[in-house]
Amino acid sequence: MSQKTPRNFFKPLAIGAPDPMRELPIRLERMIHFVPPHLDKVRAKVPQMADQADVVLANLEDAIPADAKDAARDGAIEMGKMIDWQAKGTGFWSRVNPLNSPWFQEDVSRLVLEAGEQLDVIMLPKVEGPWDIHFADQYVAQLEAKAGLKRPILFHAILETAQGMALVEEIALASPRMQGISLGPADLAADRKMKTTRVGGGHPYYRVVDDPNEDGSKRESAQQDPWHYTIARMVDACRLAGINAFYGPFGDIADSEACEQQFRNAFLLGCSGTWSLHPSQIEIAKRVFSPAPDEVKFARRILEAMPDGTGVAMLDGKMQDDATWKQAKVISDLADLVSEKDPELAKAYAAD
Ligand SMILES: CC(=O)SCCNC(=O)CCNC(=O)[C@H](O)C(C)(C)COP(=O)(O)OP(=O)(O)OC[C@H]1O[C@@H](n2cnc3c(N)ncnc32)[C@H](O)[C@@H]1OP(=O)(O)O
Ligand SMILES: CC(=O)C(=O)O
Ligand SMILES: [Mg+2]
Repeated sequence: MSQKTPRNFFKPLAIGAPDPMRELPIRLERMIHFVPPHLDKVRAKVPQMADQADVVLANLEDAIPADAKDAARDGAIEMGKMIDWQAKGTGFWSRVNPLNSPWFQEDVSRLVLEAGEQLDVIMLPKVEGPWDIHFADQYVAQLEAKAGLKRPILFHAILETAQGMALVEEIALASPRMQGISLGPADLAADRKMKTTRVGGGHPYYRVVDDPNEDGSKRESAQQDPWHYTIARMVDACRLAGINAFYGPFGDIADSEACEQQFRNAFLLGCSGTWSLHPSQIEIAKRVFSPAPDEVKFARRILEAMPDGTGVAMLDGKMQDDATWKQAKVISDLADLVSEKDPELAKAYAAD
């Protein structure tokens, strides 16, 4: 047997560590806003970021120079204490350095021991397989026990190696700490030897071409989405495990239109949220990952047409049944969650 028995799966991994969660907390996580915590100027904006974003993340990994790793770690701990995250209802996460780096151990131990009460989620980069989650799981349980934490810290893995991709289901199922998985399109592209220098999004050379025209006129062609397979597979793995899938970074900060389209594709395929690297991407994510008022109103008409969720009904010429009731419930539940945080959208969802 290579897996734990069902009863053991939910036992704490260290004496004195909190019980693992059986159900994930239901939280609005439309965007995970990345903050470089070593920069005093940006760190000073954290309270403002916490007003705007659903999740604020202190990034310790890539994009933080090697000589600023200690300062970033100090800054992350300071961020944890800057506001009462739980009272505010904003998630506080940190992306630590990879398990094979010289920084992982200190990143995790200091975060858990010094900011463990504030920290909701540790984001683990470059996860290769369930063994990475198991190692971090045991280590964090030891630290939680030492810190006397009452609430377990959750894990979020980044899918950014071919091996991680091949084992994505096992990663998603590795521990009750797993909260979700994000696509890491930059590292994944490099590991797969994809020929791109972009961080996410489409590529003008990745396309299909129409058949030749008899008159020799120019053939139509259309760009394709190089991330479709990866995102769809990640969503399936996450939903199999009852956790959440997220798009990752969109690196062309200036191209808000392409960013919005990439986010929307991920939203439609089942992702709960995305990353925002720059303040301008917070608004884009908010717009995309909150359901549109028209969709919410139609979804609620479906729910009203079939109060017990069974049977068949016609709405505007479209057949509705138990399955579309479930689709409608996904949208309506998300709208309820958004409404708790966003009075303007709540009004738009309630308007006739
Ligand atoms: C592949 C991956 O791993 S992706 C994850 C790793 N990468 C990151 O985390 C990058 C995070 N983002 C950033 O570091 C920055 O946004 C950059 C480097 C991309 C661009 O920064 P800048 O060139 O300073 O952007 P810009 O000049 O438009 O910034 C406008 C303002 O927003 C601030 N700002 C920029 N990014 C952020 C941020 N992530 N959070 C809060 N404030 C920010 C700037 O400090 C600036 O403030 P100011 O007007 O008071 O001077
Ligand atoms: C998200 C990330 O780390 C990457 O794209 O490599
Ligand atoms: Mg990466």
